Formats: sequence, structure tokens, C-alpha cells
Amino acid sequence: MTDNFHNYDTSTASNEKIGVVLDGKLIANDLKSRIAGEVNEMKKAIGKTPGLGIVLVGERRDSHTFIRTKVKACNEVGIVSVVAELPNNSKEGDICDAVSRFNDNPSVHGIIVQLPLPKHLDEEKIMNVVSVEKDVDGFHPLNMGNLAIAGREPLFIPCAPKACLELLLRYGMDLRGKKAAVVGRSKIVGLPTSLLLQRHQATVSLVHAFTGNPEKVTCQADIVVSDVGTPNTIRGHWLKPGAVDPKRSSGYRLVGDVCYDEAIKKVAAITPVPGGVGPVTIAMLLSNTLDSAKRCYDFT
Ligand SMILES: Nc1nc(=O)c2c([nH]1)NC[C@@H]1CN(c3ccc(C(=O)N[C@@H](CCC(=O)O)C(=O)O)cc3)C=[N+]21
Repeated sequence: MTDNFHNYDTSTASNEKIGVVLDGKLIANDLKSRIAGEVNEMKKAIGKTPGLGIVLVGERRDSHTFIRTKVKACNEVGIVSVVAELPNNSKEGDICDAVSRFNDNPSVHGIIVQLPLPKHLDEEKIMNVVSVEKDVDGFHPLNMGNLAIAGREPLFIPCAPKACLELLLRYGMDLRGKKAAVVGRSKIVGLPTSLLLQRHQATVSLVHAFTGNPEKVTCQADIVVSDVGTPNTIRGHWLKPGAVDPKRSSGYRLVGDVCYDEAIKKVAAITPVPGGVGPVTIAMLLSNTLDSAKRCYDFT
């Protein structure tokens, strides 16, 4: 594989360097047109349409916005989406019942439970109810466990980590032996990203709230993935000159974790917020849903 970053010239004065901006929007559009084509072929060949079931609990504005974006993306590629909306004060049993109905519904091939859930609910218990075969978020402990273990294949890999990997690979990054620092260990991004990168032969450090001097780890890394959720945490001096930084948004604000203005002068490549990892993450959800439907009907 070619490595576009090899041409990066570290001899120039650091404040004159401008990194490549990894265009997530472009890659997402490319993925979506491929998915739309495959969805169409499936319809023509076997008369089946991939379906996504979404469980949305409560009134959080950000969750409602994300779900609207996901539903819209489904429509764009011809995937059917069904949203089960439950009130904030729902009992654990109510959520589990909604998930079970999707489990039992043969026209639903993928299920996501939008996170975070209201505090009184046990997230892990609910994740456990999602059928492993329909777990397009990849958060089920079996899928997560298989991601961690070499030689095992998870049925689904979480969407944001897949998006980070896709961005790195599309831009010609060879991960073998590269040093990667993942900042944050959430179930949605940090933890599975660290697992996925080590599967691709990177040397991974997982930095978190109890890590002393995290910048000492990140400034040695060739790749930094940030999942901290606090804007501008990753400052310029946290980064090694010429590193790649597929950072992701804070999730709830449209501001990157990485201090963009400082970082772009230093890194070989960076993802913007918005328009970086976010749109590719959504495309990966569609891709996982299509894969699930293909597996369900043994359609290749
Ligand atoms: N079960 C579950 N699965 C998730 O995948 C999940 C979740 N819960 N809870 C919340 C986080 C957050 N997340 C994002 C996905 C896309 C963008 C995204 O596309 N952002 C756009 C901007 C969006 C806008 O303009 O509103 C961008 O970065 O360009 C952001 C955030 C998925 N999450």
C-alpha cells in the first residue's frame, strides 16, 4: 500500500505546515452511493429491503438530531428505518420490550439504541437484549469481545471506529507498526477504536482520565484519535509533527476535541468537525445494516 504521508516534509518551519484535511463528507458520499447501488440490487434480485430499527428514549435534543440525520441517511440509500420513541420515564422493561420487538421483526436487520440513555436505565443490560445478529452498532458484549480477540470475527464493528479506520486507509496510511494514541475509552468510540487499530497491527496506547501527562503519550504517536468530548483538549504541543489525527466531534457540540488551528500546522492530516469522522460514521451504520440484511438472506 502506498503511504501518502511519506511525502510529508518535516524540515519546514512548523508554523508553515498545513496538514491534509481528510474529507469525511466526500468519503461518506462515496460509501453511500455504493450502498444505494447494493440496496437496489438486493431489491431487484430477491425483493428484500434492508431495515433499521432505532430505539430513542427521552427528549434529549442532540439524540433527536442524530436520529433525524440517521433516518435521512437511510432514506438516501433506500434502507427502511423505523423509530420506536419512548418517554424519558420508561422502565427498563419497556425499552427491552421495544428492542425485543425489533429482534422478532424479520424486516428489521439492524437495531440501534441511541445513547446515552436516561440515568435510571442500565445500559449494559439493554445492550445485552439486542440480538447479536442485528447489533449494527457493535456494542453487544459478544461483538465487542470478538473485536478484542485475534482470530475471531465480530459480526459488526462499531461505526465510529470503522469510520476512523476508513479515513486512514483511504488516505493511504499503512497501520502496521505505527504508534496510535486513543484518547478516551467510551464504548462508542475510544475503546473499540483501540481494539480495531490493534487488529490492524498498530501499537496502541489508550489514554484516559487517570493517565498522568497524556500529552507525553500523544506527542509520540503517529496517529491520534480523540474521544474526550471536551472541545480543544488536544493542543498543538500534544501532537508529533507529521502525525495523523482522525479526531472525532465531541458528540454533543459541533466543536472538535482537537485545537484545530494549532493542530493543522503540525500534523500530516486531520479530520474537521463537522464534515470529518461524523458523516463516515453514519455511512458505516448504513453499511453494517446492509451487511446484516445480506447475511440474513445469504445474498452476496
Ligand atoms: N447507539 C448509538 N450509536 C451511535 O453511533 C451514537 C450514539 N448512540 N450516541 C451519540 C453518538 C454520536 N454520534 C455521531 C454520529 C455522527 C455525527 C455527525 O455526522 N456529525 C456531523 C455534524 C452533524 C450536524 O451537523 O448536526 C459532522 O461531524 O459533520 C456526530 C455524532 C453517534 N453516536
